Amino acid sequence: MSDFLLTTAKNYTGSVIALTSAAIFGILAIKYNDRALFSDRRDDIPTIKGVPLFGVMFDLVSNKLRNLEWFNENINKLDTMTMYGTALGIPPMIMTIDPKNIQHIANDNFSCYAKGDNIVDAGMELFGHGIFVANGEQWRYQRKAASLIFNTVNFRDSFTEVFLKEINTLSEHVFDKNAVTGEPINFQDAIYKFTLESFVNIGFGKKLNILTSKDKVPFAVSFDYCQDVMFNRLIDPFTNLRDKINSILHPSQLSHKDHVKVINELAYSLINERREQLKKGHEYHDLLSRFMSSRNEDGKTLNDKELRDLILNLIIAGRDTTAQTISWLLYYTLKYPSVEAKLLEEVKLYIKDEVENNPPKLYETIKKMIYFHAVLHETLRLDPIIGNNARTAVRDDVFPDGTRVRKGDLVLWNPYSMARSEKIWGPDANEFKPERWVLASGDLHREAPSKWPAFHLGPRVCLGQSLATLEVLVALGLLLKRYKFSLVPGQNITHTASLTHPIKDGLHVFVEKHHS
Ligand code: HEM
Repeated sequence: MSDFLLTTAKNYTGSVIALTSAAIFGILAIKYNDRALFSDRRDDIPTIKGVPLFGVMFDLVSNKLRNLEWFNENINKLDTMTMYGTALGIPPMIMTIDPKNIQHIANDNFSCYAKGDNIVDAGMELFGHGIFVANGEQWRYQRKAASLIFNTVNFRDSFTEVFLKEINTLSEHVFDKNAVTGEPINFQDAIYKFTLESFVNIGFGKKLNILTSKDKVPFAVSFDYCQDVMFNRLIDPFTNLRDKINSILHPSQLSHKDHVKVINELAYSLINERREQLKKGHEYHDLLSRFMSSRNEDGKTLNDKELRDLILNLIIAGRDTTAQTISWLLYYTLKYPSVEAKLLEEVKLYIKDEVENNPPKLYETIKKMIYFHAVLHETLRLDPIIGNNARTAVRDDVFPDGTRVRKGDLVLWNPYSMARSEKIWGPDANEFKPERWVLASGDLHREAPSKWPAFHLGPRVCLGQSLATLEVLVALGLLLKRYKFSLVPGQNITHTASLTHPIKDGLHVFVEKHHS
């Protein structure tokens, strides 16, 4: 065949392929004109309209840093409590703020809603098969082993003592010094160190001694990095590609793999050290020892990888959540002078000098501080640390509000948006009002957790709720007793997008010592 005929035939074939592809693309774009490819239209649920074939994917990616607001804006725009949306690359999403549905997902029909592959895959390097992402028997044995440590005697005696000791170190090495120099301090950063140091101490019997160091510890830097990668993967399908390109363009920077290595080194060193000490006959009653003597879903003792996964999941649970809560609580206290005045009054009334340095007394006293609990609950209402949460439906189901859920759907609920809903909290939903948590009798109002899921509910309710509450109240109770904090003027306090809910640029405060 001559060259001319060959070229003509090739061009012809090329044109046919191009035209056919364009026609297929066109037909698909017409069929899926408002949603992601191969997803179903749901005329029975208010729907966030997307673009042809991609659905709301670009919307999600471009709103990645304001994903809580994106959810809230859409639920308001559609004037609904449950909505639907599709995005290429993730399962169809059913999004709700209806407490009835949340009760159903988290508790009443618990077995129908699991941690899905999207969460497990996104967090594989960091969470492994740990409690946060595990399902079924793998979750059950970890929950049982971890829950053994959260008993009253531990709380009253050892946990309170650790918090007290570490707050004393923080006072002496950080706040006292800043009170003298008058220099402002990033309170959130200081408190991250406090919660990490305390939790590693409580859980694993180890002191990291980070409260006295000025820099961020490499472990915490790597931890933040990996959490960020996980969060991005959940929303943005280009995360892995960007990570690869980044490691080629900036070979000197630590890659995701390097960060995982830093984290693993700490976890494995804790495990190895403990195995050595146990061989020497030392006895421990902390989390690590409990895990070492517990059995996995196959009835075997845990290997190093299983121990590593459990340890890291608990450090994640214990560090950021509590540090961010303490920081938001201080922020609201300083923002509203009337709240600060009432809180101080309660602190002075209850945390007397003889209580301050006596852990069992401090533990008992803290429990009586109703207004403090109210401020904590209100802080976690408006700034829930897990602002967006999700499960995957393992079979077809129907929500109490009538919404049909299909096997494989991603089911999301958003405590951040719930807090701002007048349908749930009434006309003052957006206001910071600790009083809504205090009954006329003066007791604390216990809200249904489906309306206030700050610590979740049902079989997977937060294991550390009491521990976190104790830690927040001990830390801030003592700090407010000792110091007068004030906000550095001009800072813009807002959150940033993350797996949890940090204050974006930290909380910068001036510190003065109270003169009693
Ligand atoms: C104020 C601080 C805290 C808040 C707001 C908080 C909130 C939550 C929430 C919302 C969940 C449910 C997550 C999900 O749906 O998967 C959860 C789970 C969990 N939390 Fe917390 N948490 C806090 C502190 C702690 C602490 C200090 C610990 C200490 C060990 C802890 C341990 C856990 C564990 C182990 C789970 C997983 C439970 C399971 O899946 O069975 N949390 N937490």
